[in-house]
Amino acid sequence: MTPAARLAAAIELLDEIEATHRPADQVASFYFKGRRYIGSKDRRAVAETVWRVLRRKARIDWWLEFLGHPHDARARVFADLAFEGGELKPELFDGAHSAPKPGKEERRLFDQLKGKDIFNRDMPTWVKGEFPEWLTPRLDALWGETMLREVAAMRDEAPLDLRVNTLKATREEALIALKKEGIAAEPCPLSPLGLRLKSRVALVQVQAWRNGLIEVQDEGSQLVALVADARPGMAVVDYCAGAGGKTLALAAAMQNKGRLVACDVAEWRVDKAQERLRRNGVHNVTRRVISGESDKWIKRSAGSYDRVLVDAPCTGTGTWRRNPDAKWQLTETDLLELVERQRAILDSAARLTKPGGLLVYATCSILPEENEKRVEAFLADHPDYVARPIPELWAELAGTPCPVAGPWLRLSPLSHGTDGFFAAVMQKKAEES
Ligand SMILES: C[S@@+](CC[C@H](N)C(=O)[O-])C[C@H]1O[C@@H](n2cnc3c(N)ncnc32)[C@H](O)[C@@H]1O
Repeated sequence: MTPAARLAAAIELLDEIEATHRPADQVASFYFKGRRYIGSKDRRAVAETVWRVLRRKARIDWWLEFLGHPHDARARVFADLAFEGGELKPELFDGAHSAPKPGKEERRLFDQLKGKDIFNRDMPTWVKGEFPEWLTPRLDALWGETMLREVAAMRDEAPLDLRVNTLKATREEALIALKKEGIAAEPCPLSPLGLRLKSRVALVQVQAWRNGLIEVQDEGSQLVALVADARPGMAVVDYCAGAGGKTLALAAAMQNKGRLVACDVAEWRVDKAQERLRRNGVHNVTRRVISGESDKWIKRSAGSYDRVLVDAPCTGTGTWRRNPDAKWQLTETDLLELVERQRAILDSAARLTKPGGLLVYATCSILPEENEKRVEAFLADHPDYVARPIPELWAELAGTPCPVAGPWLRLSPLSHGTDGFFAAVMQKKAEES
């Protein structure tokens, strides 16, 4: 691709992302699939520009507003280039329909921004922190003085974390297999099964991934699966299993022994798990599509499971490093609806736990309404459950330094280098004899 074609593609892709409610990575993957002629190097270059613009969108838009310039994808890309210290070189514009030469206003915008710091002290906190304005009081209450540092860590790109599939390899063996393929990785600090890659790779081309030795999973997500404490021979439910990210980790912890049910209301998600289960050599999983909280299977299976993991649908506010666009579509109404759904889902799943068994509630959200408050309300309504504080369980489960002092697993990019995650372990009291 010529430099002009790359720039035009970045603008076009940003336009497509803006025009839909679908996640940016899905839009990008569709965009590139329809343009097979774009090679991998060009694809990377286009995506790099697009993701950099998405990560700085609020600050770029603040400047565009300040300078009285329309907020369109082309203006955002021009602003990005100016902040990056680039030049409006003639080869960036070949004069074709998709890459016209910059007009007078565009040149003026570029000259005004060139060499400027993208931060301006007059920017409100939500612009500096790149989060929706309506979340300000919530994040302020959560983090107070460290709020800007917390959200700054959520702006950066996340590393690529892998979980070693202990059904096929030890962490040492996986490290060696990756090294043989020229891939440098290092052990994650908190997850005993985690590896962090030093640079991004296309895993589909990596033999260790194709052979199921490793799976992509953020270190925080690995820790959530770990605190569920699934063991060989147990009966376990992954209640909101989706495409099986945590199911795979649970199956490995169970050494493929026992019964693991992966359920979800979305059939297409459960279907997506199949290929991953096969690649990972997992064969103790039953996939089950449920109709919702009134599904008869839940009633029939009441009190039969040693472990119930509820990885609830949530705002995803802990994953902004990966999905910098999603936050702009999130509304307060969405949050309130999700909190109500989380209540219903947790109440429903709790019926499945055996006396003495564990119920783990988790989200990839940082918001207390979806996390601590949800769990505290649940415990108040369910006197047959008690909290099992994470620090008491950690040494046996992970053997690494416990990342939290309080009862719940609350992780953030700033404090733990993981995505934002929350998990609470609760135990159903054993029946009195
Ligand atoms: C956070 S995602 C799960 C991610 C998955 N556990 C993983 O680790 O890859 C939440 C899942 O909850 C599912 N879900 C939504 N409403 C549900 C309900 N009422 N009952 C069960 N699952 C539900 C969604 O389809 C989605 O797959």
